[in-house]
Amino acid sequence: MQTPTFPSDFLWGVSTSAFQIEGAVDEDGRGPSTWDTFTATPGKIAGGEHARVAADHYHRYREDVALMAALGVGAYRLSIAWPRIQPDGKGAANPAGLGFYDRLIDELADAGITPMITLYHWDTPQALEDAGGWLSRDTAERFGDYAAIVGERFADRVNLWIPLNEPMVTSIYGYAIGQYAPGHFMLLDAIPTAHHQHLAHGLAVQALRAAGAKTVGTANNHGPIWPASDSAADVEAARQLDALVNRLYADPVLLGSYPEEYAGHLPDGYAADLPTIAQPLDFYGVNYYEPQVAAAPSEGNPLTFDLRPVEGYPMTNNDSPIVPDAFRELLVGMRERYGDALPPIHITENGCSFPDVVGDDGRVRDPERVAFLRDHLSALREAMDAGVDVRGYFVWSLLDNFEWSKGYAPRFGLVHVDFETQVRTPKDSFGWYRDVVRGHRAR
Ligand SMILES: O=C(O)[C@H](O)[C@@H](O)[C@H](O)[C@H](O)CO
Repeated sequence: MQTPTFPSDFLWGVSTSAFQIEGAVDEDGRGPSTWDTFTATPGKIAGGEHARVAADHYHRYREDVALMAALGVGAYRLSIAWPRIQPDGKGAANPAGLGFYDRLIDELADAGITPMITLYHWDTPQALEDAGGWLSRDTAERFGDYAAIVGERFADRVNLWIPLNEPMVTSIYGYAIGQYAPGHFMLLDAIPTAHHQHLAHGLAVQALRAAGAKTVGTANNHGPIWPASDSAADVEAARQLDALVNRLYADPVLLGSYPEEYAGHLPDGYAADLPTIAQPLDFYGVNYYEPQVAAAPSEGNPLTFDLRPVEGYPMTNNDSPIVPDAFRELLVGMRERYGDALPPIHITENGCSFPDVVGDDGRVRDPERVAFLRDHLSALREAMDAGVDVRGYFVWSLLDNFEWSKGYAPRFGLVHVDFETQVRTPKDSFGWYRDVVRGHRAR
């Protein structure tokens, strides 16, 4: 299958996050985060693994920037670790923490790579979590302060900004079902954490704009929700799940309203915050991995839907079904639902994991990843041909890294990392993506 073509000004990139690659968790004044606490809790992470070293990016960032230069990407989406900047989540900035990102941003500038900065990719300062975390409105206020500090320091050198990565995952996996930090099992009582993250988003957009930030967006995880059958009960269950994982995160930011299905779980007085939340954005970031299937809730299930496996598709080793056409379906569906309220889109994450190994000849053969990327780019092209305004695509991820509660087994990188020796080995997909990127940028 031919690789589709994209406009010459299309933005090609790769994505990572601080906690998943940096390591150096106790260096230069960094404070503990909820994920440091969570990984240190027995039984939370596969194999008892942790991210104290991860891909040691904190010390090897020059090498990693050189890899991105070799890839030819125009942009790099990274996250800044809040606990490096404000070890307790409040008060004066930690100069050594800002210093690291100074060096990294300069290194990227020298390589002609545009940084896209995510201010928060789940590593909440533990001191704020001890005070309630995202259940507390105060955390949103603190986040606004943090955004102002980082904006004032870097907005002159950084054009692309994202306040929060996937608030849905923090709310559902972190507070509702306890699979991620901070590990609370609150089910629908976790919904106020969604509102406080939306408020944090709005306050951060205001702080970034005040600091001179030019281009501000989001990065939300989205996927189509399919009913298990066309029965009315299954269709209703799919609608309920769509409201919980998609619309509860897009509607407030894009429409300034909440889906009525879950409005009853929002904190009192939430409506007064909607004007702050629904700040105009320059782009909407979509992280896409897979569709989901919902069925009518079984006996005793307190929720309004059962989750069902997505059958009939190849799977990654992270238990994700590979469904490129669902990517097109998602994007076309978002354009239909949000119309002119939807700014241009950046695909801020898309990728897959496989048990990649370095062969005796030093090569890492990953034909499944090449096929995955090619087929998802084709689906993306189809969505654009159908009128969806997409301006860029970022592969998750540049490097193999710490995949949260799954540890290091799911390898998402275009670059293989030996976590014993920290040796980086570009995979075949690295070469494939380089040729796609260079092929477009040469035009
Ligand atoms: O989308 C996410 O869940 C996160 O943004 C990433 O941190 C993950 O590592 C990636 O998606 C692979 O699961």
